[in-house]
Amino acid sequence: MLVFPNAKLNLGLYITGLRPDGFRNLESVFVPLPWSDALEVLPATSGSLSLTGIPIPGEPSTNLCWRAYELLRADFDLPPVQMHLHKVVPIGAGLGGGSADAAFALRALNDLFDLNLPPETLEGYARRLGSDCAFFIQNTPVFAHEKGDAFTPITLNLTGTACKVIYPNLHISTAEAYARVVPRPPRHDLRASLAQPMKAWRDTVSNNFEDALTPHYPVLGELKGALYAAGAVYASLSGSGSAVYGLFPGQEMPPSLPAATDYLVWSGVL
Ligand SMILES: C[C@](O)(CO)[C@H](O)COP(=O)(O)OP(=O)(O)OC[C@H]1O[C@@H](n2ccc(N)nc2=O)[C@H](O)[C@@H]1O
Ligand SMILES: Nc1ncnc2c1ncn2[C@@H]1O[C@H](COP(=O)(O)OP(=O)(O)OP(=O)(O)O)[C@@H](O)[C@H]1O
Repeated sequence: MLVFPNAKLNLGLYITGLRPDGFRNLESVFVPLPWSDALEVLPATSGSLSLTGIPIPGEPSTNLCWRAYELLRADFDLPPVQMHLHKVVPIGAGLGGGSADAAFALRALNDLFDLNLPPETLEGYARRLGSDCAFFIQNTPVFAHEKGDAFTPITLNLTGTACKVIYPNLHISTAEAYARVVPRPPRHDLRASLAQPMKAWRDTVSNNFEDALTPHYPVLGELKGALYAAGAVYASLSGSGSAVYGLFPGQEMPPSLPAATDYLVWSGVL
């Protein structure tokens, strides 16, 4: 079975409080971004995970795809599997790439071995692998809250919107990024702000990580400025960075932008 774990973008991200478990409560809107890895899962006589594409730090046994398999194998009688992951989505980018791999592995195993687990049960397994993972089980735009793993449906449709995402070859660890932000209540109600025309978002929709990280990584501010200068109606850091995106509604494709050769760029429509 071949699946294509896609990335996500965060539209607004407010870190609202510290939780008793040491994690933070947040409010954000997650939307799928069609920048994808490729993951193959096959029944086999012995278990293995092979990797190509962007190198992933850590042993294959710690890879989130493999951890997803081990999580299900602890509860179900699964045969060995052969997995192959071709990594395309940059790591430490705030695009949820590793989380998507984990969630798509759960979904693929559920389908391949007829486990018939409903989405709510798969979300429960996904939450155990990371805060971002559960989103990718249903993979539709949602308002996310609590640890970023509790969802409320949202009527936001960005389908067909031209978008450019730039990863400035800078790995920002999620834990490091969280440590730099002081939680506080959001200045604006996120869902009410996103219900306004997109041209208003620049003043009302923000990502708390952006303010905390830009002084340490000025390239983030430079990229956002370049996207606005190129005509973006809204531009922001995604998640905990370092990827920065711009939205260009009404255009067939985003404009081309000069970028350093070691940057990774995705251009397309949502
Ligand atoms: C920044 C976001 O991408 C926004 O969507 C996510 O919150 C990150 O989710 P993730 O990469 O799945 O993060 P996890 O693997 O669950 O946690 C990594 C680390 O980030 C911090 N963390 C994460 C999520 C959260 N709600 N509060 C936190 O404080 C914790 O220090 C944790 O040890
Ligand atoms: N399949 C995978 N893809 C990416 N990273 C993985 C994977 N499996 C395990 N990891 C580990 O997770 C770490 C990346 O997590 P990190 O949260 O920084 O980035 P991310 O997956 O790109 O998502 P985000 O930055 O949006 O949270 C890597 O350092 C790596 O050790």
